[in-house]
Amino acid sequence: MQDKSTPEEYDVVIVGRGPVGATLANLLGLCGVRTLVLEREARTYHLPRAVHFDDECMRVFQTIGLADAILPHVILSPGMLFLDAAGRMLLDWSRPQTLTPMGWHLSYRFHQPDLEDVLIGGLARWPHVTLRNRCEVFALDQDEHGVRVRCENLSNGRLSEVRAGYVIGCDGARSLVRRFIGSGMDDLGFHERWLVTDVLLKRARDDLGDYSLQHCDPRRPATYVRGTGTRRRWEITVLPDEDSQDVAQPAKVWELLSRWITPDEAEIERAAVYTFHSVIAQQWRNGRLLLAGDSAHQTPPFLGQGMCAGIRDAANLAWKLASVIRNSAAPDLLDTYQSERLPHVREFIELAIRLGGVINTKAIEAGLAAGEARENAPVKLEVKKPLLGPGLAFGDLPLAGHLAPQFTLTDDSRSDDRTGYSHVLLIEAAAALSSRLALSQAGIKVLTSDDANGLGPWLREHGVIAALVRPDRYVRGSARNEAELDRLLAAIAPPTQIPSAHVPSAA
Ligand SMILES: O=C(O)CCc1cccc(O)c1
Repeated sequence: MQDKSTPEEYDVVIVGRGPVGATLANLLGLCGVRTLVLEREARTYHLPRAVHFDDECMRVFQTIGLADAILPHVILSPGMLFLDAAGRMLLDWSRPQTLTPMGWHLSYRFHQPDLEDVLIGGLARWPHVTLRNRCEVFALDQDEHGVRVRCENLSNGRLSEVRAGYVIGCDGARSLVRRFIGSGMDDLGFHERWLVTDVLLKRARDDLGDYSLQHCDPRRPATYVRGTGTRRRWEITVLPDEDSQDVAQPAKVWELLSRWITPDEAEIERAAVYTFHSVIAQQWRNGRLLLAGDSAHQTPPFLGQGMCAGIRDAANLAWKLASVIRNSAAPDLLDTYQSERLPHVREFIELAIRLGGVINTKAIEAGLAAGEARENAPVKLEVKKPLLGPGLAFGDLPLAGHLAPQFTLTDDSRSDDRTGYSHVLLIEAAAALSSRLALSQAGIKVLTSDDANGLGPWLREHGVIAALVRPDRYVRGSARNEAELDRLLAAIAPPTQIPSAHVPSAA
């Protein structure tokens, strides 16, 4: 039965309330954007999927005021070791246990349902954000004014519709929104079946260690990841002649795990065969429809970056959407979302594929081929964060497209907590800034080298007197002198303005 009342209106409808959809909804909540999240499931999916996120994601969770609520649910990851079939270490991807320039640790492990519960709980802080579960979107029709979103209530079969300024598909690999956008997928060539099994330990097994392990055994490559609490994960290659269903049967799972653990020591929480894909949607936006997360890109898991990429999408997109919805930017600002994010995520996916190759072959040979290894010594792996693709960053200026650090302020608070999800100009205290009032009217905050420990040395290290940082913490442009500073500030006029946002504490 169709509900005939006038459709409710929202600025943004998000399809899917997984970690990416829920983070985006929190960011839009922070910006004061009227948001509806539609989710087909009744509640948080209880089984783990993503298990790892990085310092940049934690910084986004800080931005939405939820980092403190998330911290009790995570453990720090010391990193990942690559072992050959005889157990010798080939590649060492240890992570520093100190804070990174983001102000957080480089690597966290977590249980996805715990994270989702915090993110979804956080939505209750925003009166203008609504979550509707058991609601399946089946049609999206856009015109010049907005999108007609039609959905079915899966509890009672009732049909309804709402109007949205924009619809964001955070609806996963089989995205309906992507179908309405009409996007094809670029195939990066990696498609492998792996058995993913999570077990719950019945008693402590400290000998398994805290490092993730890549068993680079060409006969059957496998990954071990220590989860939070008693949860441990193994991912094991499925051989070409094996049937996916047979491999996931408990007897076969225990046979495959027998090198490491037995049924006396643990129970299987879940075992399923997944095909790890490497694909990127060709078109992330069609008018008022956009994609974020797995709907836009899928990666093999070896870097632990799948969900991180989606969280970065949300952070890149939310402030742009808010600016367009508030009419302080033209809709073509939204085109910079794909142009900036796609090359970034592509670089991570390509590295994950190369690592997959290492796991599948022999790491030392790959390391030697890359000229990085000495005979009989493990290769040290360090993963550099890619740059933003072309878009808003002034590409010819130092730092443009890089993440800005988070500084500790002289009152011991953190710079992101002071500046919020806003543009901020980081500037030498001695530099002349004639237009402070104009900046503040434009929603751009100012932090000087007198306010923030380490800011002056950071600017000087890069040969600049100022850097303009966007709400997603990427540097938009910098200035080496006062003439360049005037040019930088003039170039962003009229500035991309979002309302100053106050972060309430977690619900
Ligand atoms: O970096 C880590 O500790 C784990 C990253 C990870 C997660 C899941 C699968 C995988 O191959 C790597």
